[in-house]
Amino acid sequence: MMLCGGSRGMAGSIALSSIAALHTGSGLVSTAVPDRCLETVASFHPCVMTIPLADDLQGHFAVGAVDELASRLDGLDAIGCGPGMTTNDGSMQIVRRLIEPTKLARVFDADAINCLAKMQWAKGDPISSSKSRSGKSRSNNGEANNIVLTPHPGELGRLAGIDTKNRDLQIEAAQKLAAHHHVTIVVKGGPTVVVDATRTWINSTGNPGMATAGSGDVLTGVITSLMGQGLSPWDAARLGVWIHGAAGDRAAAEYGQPGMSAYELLSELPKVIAAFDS
Ligand SMILES: NC(=O)C1=CN([C@@H]2O[C@H](COP(=O)(O)OP(=O)(O)OC[C@H]3O[C@@H](n4cnc5c(N)ncnc54)[C@H](OP(=O)(O)O)[C@@H]3O)[C@@H](O)[C@H]2O)[C@@H](O)CC1
Ligand SMILES: Nc1ncnc2c1ncn2[C@@H]1O[C@H](COP(=O)(O)OP(=O)(O)O)[C@@H](O)[C@H]1O
Ligand SMILES: [Mg+2]
Repeated sequence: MMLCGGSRGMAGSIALSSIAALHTGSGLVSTAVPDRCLETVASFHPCVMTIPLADDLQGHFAVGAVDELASRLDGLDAIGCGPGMTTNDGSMQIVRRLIEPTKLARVFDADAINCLAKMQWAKGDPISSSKSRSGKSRSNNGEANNIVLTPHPGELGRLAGIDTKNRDLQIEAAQKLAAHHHVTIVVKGGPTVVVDATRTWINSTGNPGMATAGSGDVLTGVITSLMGQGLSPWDAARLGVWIHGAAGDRAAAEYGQPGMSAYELLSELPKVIAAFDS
């Protein structure tokens, strides 16, 4: 599986996603980052493999970085995109490429969602009736696309063009968007709600201590990892959110909600999964 994101100053975000994927069953994690961030991202964990993509002087993806990424998508089981990426032109190209119709399992988070918002994707034609790269129309007759979006309320607001703190309205907007594009949407919060075209599910794990920088980046890695292991978007999103919240509850028990950070979630993830077997 692959993760794609990061930039100079936000290298930690995509490192957190990558390590979370390693700790949730993905044996091989490749992380595509702007070249100037490679050593930083690689140095967080020796088992993460890094792929340098073309960057600009600020350490953001360069225009054209998408070509190298696209050349590595064949045979891939899943890709998670967005943490720490910014919404510059190079990132926009990457998101435009990844949102095209394909069977590849994809997770869009953070700046990938902000890129989708910038290109007004929510209002666009449903993915299922878009043209493929060959120009042929690819209707999937309402079948779910292999896509999970993981917005926090601010990102959902940008994406869906709503400006509200009202939770019911946020979920309603996500349900409409999920039905329009046949995707699964994780509406983050306390509690997190997962929706797809026809279903709504409310998570039972997690705590306010998880409102800490990088916590969502960990979730991106977990859900991408589960999709890479063959789970459907709906199952990967629900199981991923549940495991992530349970790791947060373990971290809160050990460190306290004020003191826990997203970093502690990483070491709790395997313990949550190991508990399934005992
Ligand atoms: N270590 C790293 O490298 C890290 C890097 N990171 C990277 O930083 C980049 C910016 O991402 P970001 O989420 O910090 O900023 P942004 O999208 O402007 O959101 C703020 C806006 O959304 C709202 N809002 C947010 N959460 C909300 C909630 N739970 N519930 C309700 N509202 C909420 C909030 O509204 P407010 O509550 O302030 O009214 C505000 O308007 C991105 O690339 C990310 O990946 C991070 O992943 C951290 C670790
Ligand atoms: N009060 C809360 N209860 C449970 N989980 C929460 C609460 N507040 C935030 N979270 C979780 O913390 C994570 C924050 O994600 P996000 O906003 O993307 O953070 P970041 O971008 O800093 O990684 C989400 O999974 C969200 O559901
Ligand atoms: Mg986030």
